[in-house]
Amino acid sequence: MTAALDVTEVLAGLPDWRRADDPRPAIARTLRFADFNAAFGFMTRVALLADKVDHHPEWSNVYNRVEVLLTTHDADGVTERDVAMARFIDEAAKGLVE
Ligand SMILES: C[C@H](O)[C@H](O)[C@H]1CNC2=NC(N)=NC(=O)C2=N1
Repeated sequence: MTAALDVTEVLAGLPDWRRADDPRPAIARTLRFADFNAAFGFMTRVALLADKVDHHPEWSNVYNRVEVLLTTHDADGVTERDVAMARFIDEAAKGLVE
């Protein structure tokens, strides 16, 4: 099992992320795309990676907006698996978010 990291330290390396409004240690990002097509295309790319690495975001979508929360249930905290997913999300969203 991967060890839980200090959320403040994690966030120092992820400028687009914030502490999630959640009782669990978790990080969050809101992404706004041009339209639903761009948002859902992004979600599809992230979903394929999530399934491959067996690490899944908790997220919701309303039209062009995607709310993402990352945490590692097994570790009851934020781990390197969340950091890796956050980096992938940042890359996948680059140039697509307002
Ligand atoms: C059994 C399976 O490996 C686990 O439930 C995986 C699936 N996806 C997961 N996703 C996330 N975000 N955290 C987990 O701890 C996790 N665990």
